[in-house]
Amino acid sequence: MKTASEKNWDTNVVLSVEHLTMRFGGLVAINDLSFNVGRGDITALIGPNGAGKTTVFNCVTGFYKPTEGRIVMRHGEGLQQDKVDALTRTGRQFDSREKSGVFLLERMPDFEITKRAKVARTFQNIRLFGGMTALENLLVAQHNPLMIASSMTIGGIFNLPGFRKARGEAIDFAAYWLEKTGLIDRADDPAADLPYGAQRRLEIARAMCTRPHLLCLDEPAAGLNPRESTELNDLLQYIRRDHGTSILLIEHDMGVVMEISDHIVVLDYGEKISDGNAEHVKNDPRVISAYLGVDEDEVATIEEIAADLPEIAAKAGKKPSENGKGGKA
Ligand SMILES: Nc1ncnc2c1ncn2[C@@H]1O[C@H](COP(=O)(O)OP(=O)(O)OP(=O)(O)O)[C@@H](O)[C@H]1O
Repeated sequence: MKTASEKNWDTNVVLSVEHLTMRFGGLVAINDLSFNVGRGDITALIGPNGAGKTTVFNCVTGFYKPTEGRIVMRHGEGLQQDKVDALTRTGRQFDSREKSGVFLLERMPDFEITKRAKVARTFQNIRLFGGMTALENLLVAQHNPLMIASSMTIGGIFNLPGFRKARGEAIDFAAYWLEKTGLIDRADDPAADLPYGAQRRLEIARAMCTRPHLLCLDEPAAGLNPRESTELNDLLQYIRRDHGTSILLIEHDMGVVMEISDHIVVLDYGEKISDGNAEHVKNDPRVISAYLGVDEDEVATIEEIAADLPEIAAKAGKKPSENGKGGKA
């Protein structure tokens, strides 16, 4: 049985990033990075601009092939090290014979990562199908089960009973997520006509329609007003609590990060500088130091932290200057 001091991200790991390195020519965007995402946790990946957060997401979701390192996704409990070792040895991509599948994401193409490993993502810049309705966007996300139910087209053309049933279920599931994201009244509106905050929620609903084990969100609170940020917090906590979906998010809004994250991993210049719960990270001098060196548009965030926690700035041996800058050269 787990003791109070044991951390979920050490003992019940849904995703492990192991010695990940990503180079673009001479630029080392990620350097020997390792961290875990606990099953059912909300894990935040934070760091100043250019720290390498989106690059990590792109490696996890198959958009980039890492230069080095291993990324392991687990559907079952426990580390299942024997399966991981066997896959590594034999050069295979995944072992999904049982319910407790293990997947080496760095070897898999992006569409297989969504379909088999059950990792879904949203993007920093919204990428909905603008001309399609909100409902249609959520049906596209269920393309794989619908294609199977249509026996790869023929059942769909003749509208066979198996396909009709699957289509009804897909519409019900889409309606469920439209309801949960407060968009059911806009189901028939083109996605491009929805307000910005609603489009962000629709992206999350679309990702949830793929029934992910891990949901990766790239700056979900960007551009949201305070009320929408609070609603986002509630939605993410609901997804984790009622669906058991683990969440990995990149976020600059420290209000969102500190309030909902179980676990925070901090990057700077492609390296991990801190890893722990909110209390640990807030009190880590390396984190404050890294943030005090960020760009103009990040200053408000730093000032927020510094105002809340003046003792941390003192601990870091640096005082925020008038404009919030200081620290790193
Ligand atoms: N495809 C690419 N080709 C070349 N360099 C890249 C590429 N993608 C990212 N980089 C570089 O890798 C570094 C990390 O970028 P990344 O976008 O991962 O940072 P980030 O932490 O997500 O930044 P932000 O908070 O601004 O979104 C940057 O120096 C960036 O210019």
